[in-house]
Amino acid sequence: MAAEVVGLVGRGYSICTQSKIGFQEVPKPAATNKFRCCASAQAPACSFRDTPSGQNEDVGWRPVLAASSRALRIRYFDGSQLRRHQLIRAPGWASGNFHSKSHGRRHSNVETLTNCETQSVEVCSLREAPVLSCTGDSQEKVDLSAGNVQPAPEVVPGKERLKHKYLLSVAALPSLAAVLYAPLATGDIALHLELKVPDLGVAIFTAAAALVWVRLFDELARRNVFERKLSRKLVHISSGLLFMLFWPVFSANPNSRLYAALVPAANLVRLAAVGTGLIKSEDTVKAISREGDRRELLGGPLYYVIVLIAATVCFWRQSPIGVSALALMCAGDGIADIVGRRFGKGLKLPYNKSKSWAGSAAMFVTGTATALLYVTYFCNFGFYECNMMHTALKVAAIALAATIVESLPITDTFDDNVTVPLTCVAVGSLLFPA
Ligand SMILES: Nc1ccn([C@@H]2O[C@H](COP(=O)(O)OP(=O)(O)OP(=O)(O)O)[C@@H](O)[C@H]2O)c(=O)n1
Ligand SMILES: C/C(=C\CO)CCC[C@H](C)CCC[C@H](C)CCCC(C)C
Repeated sequence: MAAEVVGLVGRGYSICTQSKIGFQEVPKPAATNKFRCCASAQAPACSFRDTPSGQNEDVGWRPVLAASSRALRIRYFDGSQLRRHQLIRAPGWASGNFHSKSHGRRHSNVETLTNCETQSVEVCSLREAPVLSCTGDSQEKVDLSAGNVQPAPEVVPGKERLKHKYLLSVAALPSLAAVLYAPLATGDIALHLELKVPDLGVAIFTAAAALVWVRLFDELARRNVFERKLSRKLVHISSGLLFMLFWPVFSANPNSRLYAALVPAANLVRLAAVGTGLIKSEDTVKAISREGDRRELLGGPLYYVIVLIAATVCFWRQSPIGVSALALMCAGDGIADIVGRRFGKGLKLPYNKSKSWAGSAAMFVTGTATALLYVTYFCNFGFYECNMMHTALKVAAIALAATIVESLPITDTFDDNVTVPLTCVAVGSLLFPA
């Protein structure tokens, strides 16, 4: 099992594991960004790259040699681009040029701190303290046992804040859906019959709402409100679900679906433009990528909007199949990730150690509930008839199939944003024949 060496840094901190080094970003750094380097005696795999001050030459990754190495890598920026990585190690800490794009401050130049006897280092923002420093006074000894993870006490309040935000945002989404759903689901407000707004107008309005939504997450990402992975998942969960809420506003004209599809189509173009580098948008990349690489937008997010387009054009609001597929892809798959990461550390699936029972159970329950909510929503508008008991069973069967497929160890080859909706369509077509 990989022993974790965890260092918590202010802006841009790192997690080293025995086998790889990954990054996570601190969502909202404290005014003074402290971190403590925690080490594992078994962390020889953490490596570092020498990046001498002022030079860009890549001298390659080198292993940290000593078994007692305390390794911590800082990710830092030069301008808006991630340029170099720097490892901090002890004894003889090396510190890096640490630049926070979001705060527009460039931190001090590379320093090498020697003869530092403690295993802690503080990173302060430029305003508070211009250099990385090694402090000897307030530090506790770090236990070097393998796999030991010791978050710095200073970081705990920040973590707590994050936890609250995390829970609040997860709770906010169903609440928002419930508030919108309650009046609309009565069926009295048949917007598509009453409003008589041209479909193009509705599409433009929805596209504007989508833009506001996407920009909101860009802004939140810019301010580091959410951790990158959480931000991505919140966009993933909310976008498709909110989009479907707008469907009843379109007219009864069979072509209205094409106007509706213009909304994800516009987002497809934007994603492609940002993903290929045609348009530069660091904040969009930050809001919806896993690792901060713009090319990631050409994977999962692009498939996601393609599925939105396909479900809109092929199924629209006339069938529970497309609705279920989107509910499972957005809510089900999204919640599986959030719950799985949070509560799924212990009980992994026997056939896929990177997924958990907690994640899959959450996907099944949330996916079924969300799909049913939306099916009822469209039923109440009179888009199709449904016997709720039968429909509930069929939707649960679709959700079960999608959950099983999502849990399979095929994620490296096939994206969940493709496999989950395809499974829903396959099973749904059997259960809800035209
Ligand atoms: N049934 C599931 C699904 C997901 N997870 C957790 O969620 C993480 C992400 O899963 P997944 O969405 O499959 O990963 P990616 O494909 O990397 O992420 P994305 O969907 O954002 O592309 C997993 O590592 C696991 O911790 C889980 O525990 N159980
Ligand atoms: C991060 C995503 C998937 C990774 O699994 C989702 C990317 C979503 C797109 C950036 C934005 C899609 C917007 C929708 C087409 C419309 C939303 C409409 C609404 C009114 C908010």
